[in-house]
Amino acid sequence: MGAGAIGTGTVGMKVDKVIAPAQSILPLQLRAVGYSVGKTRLLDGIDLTVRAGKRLVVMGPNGAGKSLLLRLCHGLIAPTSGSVSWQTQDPRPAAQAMVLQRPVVLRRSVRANLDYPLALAGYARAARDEMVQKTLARFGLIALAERPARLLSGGEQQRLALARAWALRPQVLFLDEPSAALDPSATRAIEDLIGQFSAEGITIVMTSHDLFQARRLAQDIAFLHRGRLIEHGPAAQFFDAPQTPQARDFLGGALIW
Ligand SMILES: Nc1ncnc2c1ncn2[C@@H]1O[C@H](COP(=O)(O)OP(=O)(O)OP(=O)(O)O)[C@@H](O)[C@H]1O
Repeated sequence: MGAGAIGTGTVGMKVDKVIAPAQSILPLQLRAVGYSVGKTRLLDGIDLTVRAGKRLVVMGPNGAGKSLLLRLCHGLIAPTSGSVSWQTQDPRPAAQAMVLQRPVVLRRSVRANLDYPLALAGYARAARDEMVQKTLARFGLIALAERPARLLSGGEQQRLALARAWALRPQVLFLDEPSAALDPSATRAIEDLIGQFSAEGITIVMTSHDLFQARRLAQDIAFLHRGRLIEHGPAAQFFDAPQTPQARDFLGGALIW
């Protein structure tokens, strides 16, 4: 299983889950976050607050650091300077999940792909069976339930990855280019799901290099350039009146990296 494909904060718990009223893990605060590999500074001086209930789209040219930023937020990598903190003591709370650009599915049936992380999270068999069935129905996957997940189309695999993340009841979903390799109808289906998650109160933090998609989905924009966060604010403001020359060039199609 790809570590980033699902929320893994509860991996290893063997107890049956008792569902307590969820305490909000948001806002997520990044303070002066930097990330270096060797002497190369890939992210630098990032101050960002992710507030509950918003759809935040992280934009920027290729190599700007969008995926790294999401990985840092989710806890897949640790900052080499600065801090990433949630509203809980837990540095990597379970109520957040990430779906990677190329979804990682297990070499098992669709049903088993949904069941496995719930088992890891400590849910008992009966509860899991019910949750899996509800999730299959919710995501239009009933007809595919017994099919090996690796045989699904790209769009179906992405839908399964989203279903698997959703089944874990996250408060926050990190989505890295969720429709990068999909055709227009599969992209539409994924965007519809993102809109529904948002309407259910799930905070969305996603990357996209697609300006049209960002216009459709974003409430807030974080714009990265060469590892620095140079704009962050309401989407309408970003698109109508970008503050930096880099964002203006990017929106005009002139800034490639
Ligand atoms: N482990 C690593 N070691 C060295 N360089 C890395 C590492 N991970 C990422 N990078 C570099 O950091 C930069 C930012 O990478 P990242 O994947 O976050 O970019 P991105 O904004 O998501 O780009 P794209 O739009 O092309 O997907 C890139 O130049 C990448 O090559």
